[in-house]
Amino acid sequence: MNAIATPPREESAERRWARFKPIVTGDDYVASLRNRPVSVYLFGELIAEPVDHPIIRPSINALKQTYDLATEDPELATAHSDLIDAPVNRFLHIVGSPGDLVAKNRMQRRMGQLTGTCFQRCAGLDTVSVLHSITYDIDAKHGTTYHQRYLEFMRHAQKNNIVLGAGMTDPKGDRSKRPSEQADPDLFMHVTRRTEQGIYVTGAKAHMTGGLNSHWICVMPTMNMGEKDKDYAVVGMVPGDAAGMTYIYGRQSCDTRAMEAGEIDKGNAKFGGQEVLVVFDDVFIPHEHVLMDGEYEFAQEMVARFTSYHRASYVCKTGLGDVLVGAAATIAEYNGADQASHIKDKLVEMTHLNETIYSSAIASSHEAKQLPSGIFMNDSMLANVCKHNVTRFPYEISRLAQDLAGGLMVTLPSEQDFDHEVAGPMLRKYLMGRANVPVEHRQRLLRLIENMTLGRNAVGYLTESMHGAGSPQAQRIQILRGMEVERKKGYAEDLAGVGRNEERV
Ligand SMILES: Cc1cc2nc3c(=O)[nH]c(=O)nc-3n(C[C@H](O)[C@H](O)[C@H](O)COP(=O)(O)OP(=O)(O)OC[C@H]3O[C@@H](n4cnc5c(N)ncnc54)[C@H](O)[C@@H]3O)c2cc1C
Repeated sequence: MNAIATPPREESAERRWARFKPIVTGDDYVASLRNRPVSVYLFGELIAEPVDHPIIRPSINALKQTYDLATEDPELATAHSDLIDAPVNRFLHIVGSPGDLVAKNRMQRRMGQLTGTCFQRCAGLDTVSVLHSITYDIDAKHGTTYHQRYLEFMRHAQKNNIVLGAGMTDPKGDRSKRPSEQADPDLFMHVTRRTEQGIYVTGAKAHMTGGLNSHWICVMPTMNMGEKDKDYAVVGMVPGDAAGMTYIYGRQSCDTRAMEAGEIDKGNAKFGGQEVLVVFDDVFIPHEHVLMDGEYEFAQEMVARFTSYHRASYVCKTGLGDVLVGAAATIAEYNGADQASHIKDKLVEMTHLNETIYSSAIASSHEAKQLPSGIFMNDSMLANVCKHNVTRFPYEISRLAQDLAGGLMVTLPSEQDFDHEVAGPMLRKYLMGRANVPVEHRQRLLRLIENMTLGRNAVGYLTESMHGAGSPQAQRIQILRGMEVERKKGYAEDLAGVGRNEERV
């Protein structure tokens, strides 16, 4: 049981921020996660200190890299904030131009190259972006003060250099029913009561990337809402250690390898992703941190704008793709097959697919348009095309990497067998590839490809690519909405000389 005292349930906004101190380095970030009064369950046990848990730590290392990159390459990973008139980590920057979005995409690709996994800070950044315009637009219609609250929150967030997690996806229960129609009202997050100081929410947020590694979580609606769903149309900022929160850690394929001795079989011993189910039981949000409460007609627009940013953020997978192209080329070299023309051609195909993802993201950022609040937003069509590519191409890139790796990728004996006095010498004799390449190098490359295509980091490279920011059909719906087929029929009719069908238009 965690011995650190939980803050009072109805803690004020001021006291919530007073518990933070500015984070500068990656080490500061890791230190900031220690000794928090959080309830975390993993393998049926309450974890005393998540930071030191071997399954959890690689995910913290990956997020830490967002701080390290800002120190090592400030041009790429920081930006000037007009809000606090100081440089800030780009993962907290309010985008001021299309160039900011392009720079963000470049940083995301670099982060993918450095970690080979999901580094968990993009959804929070995209939340920062969408809230700028949504709070502004709600205020314009309803005379509320959400935008000022948002700006005040962001001043603190930037000064303290916090991690913001995005809690959008509700468990959703019966997919054919609306929030207010569910058998259990808690299957979508909702406001349970309102007091003079703030609101209370109950529900859960599913699949939360880096949820446990975040200092604050933004809870927000996951879909369009009707008038009956008013209490479900809620946006609020909650510190990760607020009273009433429970984290239940998601399993990843081969995650228990992180608890084994040795590091080779882990494939990527240092970095991993993280998803958690976060349960909110009567959690308090002071008014200062409430950014939507009942304005249900903005829920759909909020989700749509969020996805315009977030679906282009899946450009991060091109960094992972770079690692996999490199791993496939290296293993082919170790195997002595690298000069074969089909091997080169497969590497070309992998690169083509990877760069196709990159080009749609970068184009979406270049084509960003300014919204009334002043912030720029990615081109929605191109962002959806980017994410739709991501639901497919990493699978094909993985297939080709497995093709080049050979069967040993899944039949390779354990690191312990390599260390054994009898089995070890046999393995080193029979599992040699090119004579000048140590067998251990071959082992390590094969384990890395296994890790990214079947193991822990396949969660970030494959299934997150499929469902994160919405399953494939969600992009097809947006593409359908934006494809302007009637206008295109007109082009065809003009050129074919059949005249415009005015009735249809
Ligand atoms: C690794 C990973 C990380 C993630 N990180 C985050 C995060 O940080 N924050 C966050 O908020 N979310 C996160 N998500 C959640 C992600 O946005 C959802 O997984 C996605 O929206 C799909 O929802 P679902 O998983 O509930 O699947 P479902 O909604 O159950 O979808 C499964 C299938 O059913 C179809 N379907 C669903 N509903 C209907 C319907 N009404 N009619 C017809 N077909 C339907 C879908 O198209 C899909 O094919 C993450 C997901 C993953 C896998």
